[in-house]
Amino acid sequence: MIDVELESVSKRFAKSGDAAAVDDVNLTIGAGEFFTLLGPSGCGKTTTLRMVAGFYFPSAGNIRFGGQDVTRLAPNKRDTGMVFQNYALFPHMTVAQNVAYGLKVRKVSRADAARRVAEALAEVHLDGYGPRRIDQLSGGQQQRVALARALVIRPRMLLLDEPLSNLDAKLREETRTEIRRIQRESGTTSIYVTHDQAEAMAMSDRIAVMQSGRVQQVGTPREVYHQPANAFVARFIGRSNVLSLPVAAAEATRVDVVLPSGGQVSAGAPEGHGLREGDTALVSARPEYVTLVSATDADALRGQVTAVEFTGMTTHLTLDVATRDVATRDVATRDVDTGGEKTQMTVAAVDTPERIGVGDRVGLRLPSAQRLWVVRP
Ligand SMILES: Nc1ncnc2c1ncn2[C@@H]1O[C@H](COP(=O)(O)OP(=O)(O)OP(=O)(O)O)[C@@H](O)[C@H]1O
Repeated sequence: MIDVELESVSKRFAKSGDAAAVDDVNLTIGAGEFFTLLGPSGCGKTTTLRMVAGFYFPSAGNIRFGGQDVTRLAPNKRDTGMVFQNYALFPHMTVAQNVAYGLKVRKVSRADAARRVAEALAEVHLDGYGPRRIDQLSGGQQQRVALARALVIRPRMLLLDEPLSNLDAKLREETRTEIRRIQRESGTTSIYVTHDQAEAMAMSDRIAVMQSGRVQQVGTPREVYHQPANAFVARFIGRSNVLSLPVAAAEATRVDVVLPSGGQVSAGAPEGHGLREGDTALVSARPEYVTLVSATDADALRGQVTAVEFTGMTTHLTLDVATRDVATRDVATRDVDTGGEKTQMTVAAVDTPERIGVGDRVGLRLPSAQRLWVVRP
């Protein structure tokens, strides 16, 4: 069931000239879904969320909740709970008073309010914290109070704007797990704004990746990771190797590309890709799906290691790789830096041989069509 609908929504600010902060955004969000707006700073995600909340009205387009038009409805008539980056708690009130605030405004009876506040605090694992002052809590606890305050009014929708940005790395991971648990338990439709792709991947049912006010792709974490729509999404979500290679043959959902060695590999492709033999395709391969092979392997790309980073779990190799090399010399003696075109690639491997170091020449085997994907420019 569709809960939230944005139809051709745009927002232009008077001061910012011609550029739209949000440009023709179409989204549908299901009931109970945890939906994330993800993108770099300035891409328009906060503006989009604020239009859903009612703090800004769109310059064009419509917003519907459960089929009902709310495009120009005041924020307090929309029944949404908000959680912000800076908590926005009242520092002079206790935890319980903060959580109870929305109930007081709604004229819920004192006894009912006390019960619901206790329930909400239990839900965010802060039982017994009611009498404490806000400044006696850690950042993570304060953010959980903010979440309890948003949830206690039983909103039809939860809107969260970078709620974890002020927390340190470890607390951020713990709190994101907590937020998702609480959201699952309450079943509240949620829209979450972040610029952190790992957070988006870990938490979301679906993600809308935004750039320059436009939605670049909407999909599950697995879809945006393994089937990025374009080079921006491929590079913004995790690391990716985006290579430019000639097309040997093209079918509806598969494109065969030619390696500099003359060998071919098949890449998965979205329907309607429009590529034909002789075109140049952009293919994306995640670093952990590229494998190291012998430098003399005829079906491999040839690269030279420029950096080695051991991260504990994996070793990241950065390499200069020949991606266009028309030389006809023997593969084994062909040198990466003797002409042709070079592309920087990264490989992440769990068990890279320790002897591999900067300057070494290696072969790189691209993944099969399951994990090699054609992207739009
Ligand atoms: N009130 C405003 N007046 C004028 N321009 C604005 C206003 N709010 C946002 N903008 C502009 O709109 C664009 C989108 O901003 P927005 O805050 O939505 O981006 P964002 O993706 O949330 O970025 P961040 O992660 O930095 O908050 C930016 O270019 C920004 O400068």
